[in-house]
Amino acid sequence: MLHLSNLHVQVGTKSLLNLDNLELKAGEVMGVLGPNGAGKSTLFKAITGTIENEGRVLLHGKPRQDWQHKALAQHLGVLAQSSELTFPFLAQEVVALGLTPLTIGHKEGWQLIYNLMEHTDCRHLAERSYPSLSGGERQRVQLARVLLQLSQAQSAPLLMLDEPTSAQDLGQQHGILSLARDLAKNRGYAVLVILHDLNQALQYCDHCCLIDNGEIALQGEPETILTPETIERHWQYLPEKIHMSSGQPILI
Ligand SMILES: Nc1ncnc2c1ncn2[C@@H]1O[C@H](COP(=O)(O)OP(=O)(O)OP(=O)(O)O)[C@@H](O)[C@H]1O
Repeated sequence: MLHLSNLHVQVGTKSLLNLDNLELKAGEVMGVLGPNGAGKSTLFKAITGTIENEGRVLLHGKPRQDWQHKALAQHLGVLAQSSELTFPFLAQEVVALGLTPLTIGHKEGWQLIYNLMEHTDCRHLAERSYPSLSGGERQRVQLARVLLQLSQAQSAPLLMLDEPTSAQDLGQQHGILSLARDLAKNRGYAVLVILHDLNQALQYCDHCCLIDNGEIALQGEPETILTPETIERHWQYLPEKIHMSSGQPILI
């Protein structure tokens, strides 16, 4: 669904990203991991074209720049780490911004908005002023907006989540990652998610891509690549790895 090849980002003389090959299939959740400053957000910007880059970004086999804007908006959605708004829009109006590329009727559209707000646990905030919401509440409203944007895709959409759990409490963190996994498994979404919590990567990702110093250091199944030795090499911290009775690995 997403295929990246020879992706390079350079600012001045500094190389920020140098990536040979990366593929993400529909129905999969891929975790993008790596220490601070590794190049994870730069990778997201290169995929969306918000930073100048060389290389190929193919969505469903077609170069990103060849997609029509409306079709691209329906197939590529990004949840940023945080989104500020100075206008006092209601939360439901912020979600409705995701309707812009949609062609469905007024009543049906609002029903969809409220359904998605239920899914991201912010339906109760619908009539609150967006600037008055907490960081975690805003993030869930924005997630509903992105999901609305992708809801009319003709083929599997790409959902990109930049640290979606950073502002969330424990229950909400698992709610959001469960939702992302459900969208992949049951709706065929391709999900690319930047995570700092390696236990979340172990629990929710099918594959992981470990970026360090702008390059892919390792990629594969999370259990295979997230060994204590690897973690010490890239994060300078040696965790202990244990397995719960369910078999789920945990890093301490
Ligand atoms: N416009 C720019 N000019 C110069 N350096 C930049 C620019 N944008 C990013 N960088 C640098 O590129 C590197 C990668 O940044 P990036 O934001 O992609 O890291 P990250 O892996 O997302 O980090 P974090 O986990 O801290 O969010 C960092 O060293 C950053 O300082």
